Amino acid sequence: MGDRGLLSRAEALRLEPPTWCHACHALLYAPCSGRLFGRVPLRFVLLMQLRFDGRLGFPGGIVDLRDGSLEAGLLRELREELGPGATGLEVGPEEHAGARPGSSHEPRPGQRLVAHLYVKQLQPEQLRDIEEGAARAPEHGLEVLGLVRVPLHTLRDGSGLPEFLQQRFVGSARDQLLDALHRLNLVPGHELERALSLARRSPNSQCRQEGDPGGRGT
Ligand SMILES: O=c1[nH]cnc2c1ncn2[C@@H]1O[C@H](COP(=O)(O)OP(=O)(O)O)[C@@H](O)[C@H]1O
Repeated sequence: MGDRGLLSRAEALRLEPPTWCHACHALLYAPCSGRLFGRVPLRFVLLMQLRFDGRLGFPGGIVDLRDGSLEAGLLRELREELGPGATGLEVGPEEHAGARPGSSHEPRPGQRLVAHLYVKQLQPEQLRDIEEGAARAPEHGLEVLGLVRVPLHTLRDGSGLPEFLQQRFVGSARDQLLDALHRLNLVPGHELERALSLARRSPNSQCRQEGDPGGRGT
């Protein structure tokens, strides 16, 4: 077992059905040269989605290992949720960024979930194609209500990423997001610390309720 209780792909695959159920989700991101208000560098575009249940998560879903590999199952889910822009998308074992066993979410009685996250950097045009095609995806308007870009900046009034972190997230999606921001350095360490601290201090904060380790070192 690695950092922060994350399992490698091989370790996670030892958790077998029917006791364990595997879900695979993908964090897709691309560099971005834009500036908000002409001055705040955006640096990256990173996608999450608003789900049917009103929560935020990453595209993906439960994978039946009897139908093939984790990655084949993930790609099937991505095509359903992201539509034509995801047709040429490839995701391989090298993009596996860790798996979290035993979240409080149990998809079926008696089963425990292991949540895999894949992280994939795209070209800006590929990411734009995915955004443009998402409204034509089979699941659009059903299980998926829309893709959203995660604000990675923190403005002077504390809005941006700190506000975003106070949304409701499904399962371990919020921890997956924070781990990826930290590991890929998509937000510089001191800015991430500040965003987390502002999010925790907010009166609306749910940061301590779901999976936030409080003293997180990011
Ligand atoms: O982005 C995510 N990160 C981690 N876990 C998630 C995410 N989205 C959903 N889950 C969890 O994965 C399981 C499957 O949910 P999802 O709705 O994605 O798949 P499904 O459409 O195949 O049922 C649920 O237990 C849910 O709590």
